[in-house]
This record gives sequence, C-alpha cells and structure tokens, in this order.
Amino acid sequence: MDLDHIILRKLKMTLRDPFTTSFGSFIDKEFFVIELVNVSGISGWGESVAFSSPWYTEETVQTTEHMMKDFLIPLLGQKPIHHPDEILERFAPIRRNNMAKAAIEGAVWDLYAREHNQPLYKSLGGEKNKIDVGISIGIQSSPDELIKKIGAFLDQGYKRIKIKIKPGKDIDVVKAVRDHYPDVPLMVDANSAYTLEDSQHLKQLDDYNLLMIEQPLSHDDMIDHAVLQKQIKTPICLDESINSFEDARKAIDIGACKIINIKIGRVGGLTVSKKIHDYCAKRAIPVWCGGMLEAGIGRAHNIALTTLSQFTLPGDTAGSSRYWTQDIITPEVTVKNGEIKVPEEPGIGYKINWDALEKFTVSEEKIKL
Ligand SMILES: O=C(O)CCC(=O)C1=CC=C[C@@H](O)[C@@H]1C(=O)O
Ligand SMILES: [Mg+2]
Repeated sequence: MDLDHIILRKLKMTLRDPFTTSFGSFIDKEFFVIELVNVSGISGWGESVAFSSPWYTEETVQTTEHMMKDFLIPLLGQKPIHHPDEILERFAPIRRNNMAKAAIEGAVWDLYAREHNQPLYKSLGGEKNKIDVGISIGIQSSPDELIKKIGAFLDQGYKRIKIKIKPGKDIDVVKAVRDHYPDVPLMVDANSAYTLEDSQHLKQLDDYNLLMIEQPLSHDDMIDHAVLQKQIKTPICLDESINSFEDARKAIDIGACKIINIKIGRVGGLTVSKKIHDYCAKRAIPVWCGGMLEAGIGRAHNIALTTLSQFTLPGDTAGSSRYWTQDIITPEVTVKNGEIKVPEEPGIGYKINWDALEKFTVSEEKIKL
C-alpha cells in the first residue's frame, strides 16, 4: 500500500434522542472521521468511537486525537504496509488506546479493500450478504414508556431487544416488559452497575428467559463474573471487560462468560476482532457486534465485520435513522424485516455524503505520511 496523506476531520453530530445508561445521559457526539489517501488518490475511511468523557472506557475524543497525531500516525508512516493485519504489530508498542488504534486501522482496511476492488466484508473473510440486527434502548422514564418504545422498534422488524438496567430499575422493569412481550428475544445490559453482593438479586433475572445479561459487574473484572456465572442460569455476555484477544481467551477459559460482544473500537481494530471471532468459533462461543452510536462510516465497518460466520446473534447495528436525522454516508443504512443488506461495492460499500460531512465538520487537519 502506497500511502500519501491522512486527513483528520473532527465532527459534531446530535442524536435524535438522548441515550441513557447506568452512567448517565448524552445527546451530542463528537468523533473523528479518518480519511487515508494513497498516492493514486484513493481514499479509505475510518471513524473513531470514543466518547467525550471516559465513562465507558478510559479513552475520550481528546485522547484519541493525541494518540493519533503524536504516536499512531507517525508509526503508520514509518515504513510501508502490505496488509492491514500488519497494523496490529505496528501499533503494539503503544499500550491500549484501542479506539484510537481502531480508527486508523479501519481506514487502512477500507483502503486495502478499495485497492483490491473488493467489498470490505469479503477482504475480512465474511460470508453473509445480509445480517440480523437488534436494537439497544436506553433507560426510559417509566416501564410504560419503555414498552411503547419496544413496540415501535418491533414494528420496524428489529430481531432482538436490548434494554439497559441499573440498580432500582431492573427486575420490575424486566417483569413489566416480559408481561407485555412474553416471547420477544430480550436481553439486558448493566454497564457494570452491580457487584458480586448483588448476585442473589440478579438471580431473579433467571425467571424471565433472557438471551443474556451484558456486563453486570466491574468493567475490569473477569474473576467475579466467573463466580456469578456459576450462580445464575442467564448467560453472561462480556462487553467492557474484553479489550484484547488475550482477554477473550482468558474470559472463556475461566467461564466468565458464555457470549462475547465484539466492538471493533474497544478491542483495537478489525484484525483483533477477527482473531477473537475465530477463537470463539473454535470454542463454540456465540458473538455479536456491539455499537457505539456510530455515524455511517463506523456503522459500515460493523456491518462488514458481522458477515463473519460466528456472529450468530443479532447485533446493535441499527439503521442510520434510529440515531441521526442525517447520516454522513449515502445511501444511509436501512433495516428491513430486522436485516441489513450488505453492500457489494468496494470498501465499506457506502459513499461519503459530502454535504453532510462538511456540515458536521468542526475542524480538519491534513498530515503528510
Ligand atoms: O446502538 C448502539 O450503537 C449501541 C448502544 C449501546 O448499547 C451502547 C453504546 C455505548 C456504550 C454503552 O452505553 C452501550 C453498550 O454498553 O453497549
Ligand atoms: Mg454494553
């Protein structure tokens, strides 16, 4: 790959509705769009997913900028790259900062696929031409409000409902939803809001036929999750605790989870995501693709990854209009009968909506490689 320069655009977009988790609420999203240009003028695209505050992981929009500009981009330009898998090694001297790494690596993967005139999903070894998707719904003001929201998303065909829980808004909420929708594929996400002392309380969730409980305990824990999994029947899915291939291997080995949510940004890119996927396939651990309320470029990367065969559960990659009044890609991502048709055009398969990209850009910087 003959790289010429990189353009970092910082964007600010506003969600249609605030998104509320056990950590709090937000509505504005700032992030970077990475355009990696080769000497022939072909561009590959990536999107950063860190939020403005470090409540989900330690990274933020500002740390992403610092890491990309001061460490990762200089490493990228240091010597030639032949395949995107080499980026993992190249960035290895930099500890963690996975979301910054993934943003750049995503652009390298897209460029590689475009240079080979191939859709990204095929470059990754994906097999599906459509993917199943679910929806993640933030904490609502009342169970009635939540039930109404779920109904609207079920009408749109989403194949699985994920609701957020936190202490004080858990068992009763799940019971109300189950009473109303006895058979809907349903799961809960706690974003680390509980401790092992809550295990008897969490055990009550076993009565509601949930697909899984996502990240009930601390963001940096596996040991307590393994203890909890022995006490409850509902499968535990790890999100925040899995930040690398080694984390996934260890979590599976000690029985800390029965399912893994793979987020490209959280684990440090598509190459690691694929490695985790392949290992989970060998160990018969189902995986699904998590979301970070991405705009279109990040969403397109999630779609491509989800075409790998062990993504057997619907992911959080909902359609563009669930988040944004206008997306930065064209066509926008649409969901029909709970499925997204995987684009067959080269690279991420969607075009950039330049009007939207310019409208949402707050700063821009070109760096020669
Ligand atoms: O729709 C999406 O993109 C997924 C939304 C979602 O559930 C999450 C996004 C970001 C952080 C968390 O709150 C949460 C998650 O933990 O999976
Ligand atoms: Mg989660």
